[in-house]
Amino acid sequence: MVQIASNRAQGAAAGDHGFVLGLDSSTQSFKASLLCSKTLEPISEASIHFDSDLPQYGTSGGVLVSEQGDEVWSPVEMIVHAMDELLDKLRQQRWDLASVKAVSASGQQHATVYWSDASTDLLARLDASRTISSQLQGAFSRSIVPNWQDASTTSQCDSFRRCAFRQARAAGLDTEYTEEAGDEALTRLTGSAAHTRFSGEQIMKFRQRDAEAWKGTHRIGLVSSALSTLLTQTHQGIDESDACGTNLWQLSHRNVDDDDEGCSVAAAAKRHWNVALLQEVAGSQEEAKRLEGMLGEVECDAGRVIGKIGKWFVQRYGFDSECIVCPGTGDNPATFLSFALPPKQAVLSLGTSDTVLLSSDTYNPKVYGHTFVHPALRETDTAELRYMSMLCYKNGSLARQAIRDTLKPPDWDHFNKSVFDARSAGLGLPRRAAFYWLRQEIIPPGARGTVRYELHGSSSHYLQQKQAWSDSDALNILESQFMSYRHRVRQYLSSSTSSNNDAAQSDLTLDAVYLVGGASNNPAIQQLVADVMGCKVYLAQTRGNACSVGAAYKAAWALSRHTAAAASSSDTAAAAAAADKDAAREPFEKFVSRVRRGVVLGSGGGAANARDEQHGASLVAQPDPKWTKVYAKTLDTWIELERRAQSDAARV
Ligand SMILES: Nc1ncnc2c1ncn2[C@@H]1O[C@H](COP(=O)(O)OP(=O)(O)O)[C@@H](O)[C@H]1O
Ligand SMILES: O=C(CO)[C@@H](O)[C@H](O)COP(=O)(O)O
Repeated sequence: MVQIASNRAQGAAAGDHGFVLGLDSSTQSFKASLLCSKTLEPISEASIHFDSDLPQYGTSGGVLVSEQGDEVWSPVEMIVHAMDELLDKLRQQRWDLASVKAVSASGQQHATVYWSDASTDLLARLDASRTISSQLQGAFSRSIVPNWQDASTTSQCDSFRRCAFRQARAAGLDTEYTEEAGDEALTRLTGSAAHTRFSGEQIMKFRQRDAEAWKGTHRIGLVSSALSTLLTQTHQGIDESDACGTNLWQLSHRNVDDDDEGCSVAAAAKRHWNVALLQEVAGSQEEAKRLEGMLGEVECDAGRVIGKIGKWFVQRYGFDSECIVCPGTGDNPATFLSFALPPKQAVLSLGTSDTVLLSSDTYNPKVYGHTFVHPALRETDTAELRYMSMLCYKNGSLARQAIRDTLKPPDWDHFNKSVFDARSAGLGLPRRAAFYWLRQEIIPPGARGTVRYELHGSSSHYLQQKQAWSDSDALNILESQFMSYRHRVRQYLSSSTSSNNDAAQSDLTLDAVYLVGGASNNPAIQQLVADVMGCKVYLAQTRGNACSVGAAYKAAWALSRHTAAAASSSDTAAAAAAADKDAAREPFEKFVSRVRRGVVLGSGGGAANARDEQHGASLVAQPDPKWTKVYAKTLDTWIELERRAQSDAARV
């Protein structure tokens, strides 16, 4: 469990400085983290689990799935209802909401929320004697939020590729259209290839399927901006990092791959909605203009104050009317902000999806990954854009869970024992390899099915197996997942390695991986990550709540900037002179490390310093050289096998 301060300590901290609050609506739950604004120490956390706390919506893993399995969504009302339940829980647990000075939110990425024409009024007039969900029934023009696991927009993805390719052709690209060429053009333009879960494709499907509801749509947000809208009771724009998950936000003007290295800062400096793609989605020039209005102004300063908390929150739950709100962001960007990642370190988020997050100074997008603008950019950062690179896998926790459920008893302890027993018995790599794409995978794109192989020396000598392996599936799934992360991370590291010398090229493993998310506390997973990826593994103190903690850090940063700006524009000359003008412009990482350094020095320094390097992360696994060697030696064979497995899986 995360160490949480006692209620008495809460009171003491609040007396001096107050709190910051981070909210997170991810796939399976809605969470809250309360932190001391001065030290960023976690004080309390709470959550509402969609399946078990709100069973009336009938979700499994937080979602509903169509009969064909390709459409995946959750009811928008469930998310709002979860916020009601969570706030009630905070009140019951006596959280000191009156001392919250700033709030920010995080939400599952790509998932779109459709507000009706009536929403503006309904939001403004919320009655504090009633729940928010009971008053917003008419506020949405679409009753569902398409989930990031949705795979039903393949035709819209095709339109996106073709549109990006036409733009590249107009800019001088001289090749014929192929799906790959379309994806490359879209990746250069927006940081990602066409993905079924991306918001632009989902919005296009909505417009094509439901013309009436489209007409009645006033605003379109993402889950993160929808939470900011609820918090301020006023429509809010999408945060730029989260806008990168729409396939509509143009990051680069370089349509043609005329230069092998990362895009220059100047070329990437001007970012905006891509007009041709908006038109593709909206169906006409006129509707494209309306769509741009529906999406609203993108928030390019992640630490800006977008408003004060709404009256409903003040009157019903006792929030301070001066409490500020800063833009919400995606759950992965928020997780990323709960760390300060140096090169060659990564965050591995093991939530519903598995995601690998890396920091980057250059725009060097890859078709199999995603490049997002750094989630804590300030508006003034135009000369030094930074990015977050991400690999996202759909078959993360739910696929591991499906293997666990085939075991007797179906629990994690048994799963973990099976992993180590199978490895001791030699039932993993290099003898056995398997791929578990239970839902259509993102990496490799479109892979679907389960295939198992017995290997005899190399990938060209293998035997495909028909039966499940009750004695080794638990090991095989972990090896297969983490080999993929190692392989793709190596490609990212290799493109950021300027030197071609052998030492640099052979050193393409990470130095450290920080684990967060529901599965991060699992010792078998921790050890296998260390062995396969060949690096030290740390467990973040915020492991279960990294998204809401990252959101709270952002709120604290906005608060610090806001307080400093207010002091420097004070009417009193003395106060204005004493104000720390730099704090009003302080970059996010500087702010976090200044605050955390203060905490560590104040609490004795020394050993605490090492522990606090990554906000209290603790070393939980080191690579075992015996196994790391096996995995390193098998990597090329495994890569070739993964290629075959995609076509074999399609035939099964
Ligand atoms: N001990 C464990 N070992 C492996 N996986 C676990 C363990 N405990 C929980 N999980 C997984 O964590 C997942 C939920 O993680 P969480 O980060 O809360 O998801 P999200 O943020 O996407 O809603 C579940 O699907 C579950 O399979
Ligand atoms: O689609 C993506 C990222 O592109 C997913 O990572 C979602 O953002 C959901 O995250 P979790 O609920 O698994 O944290």
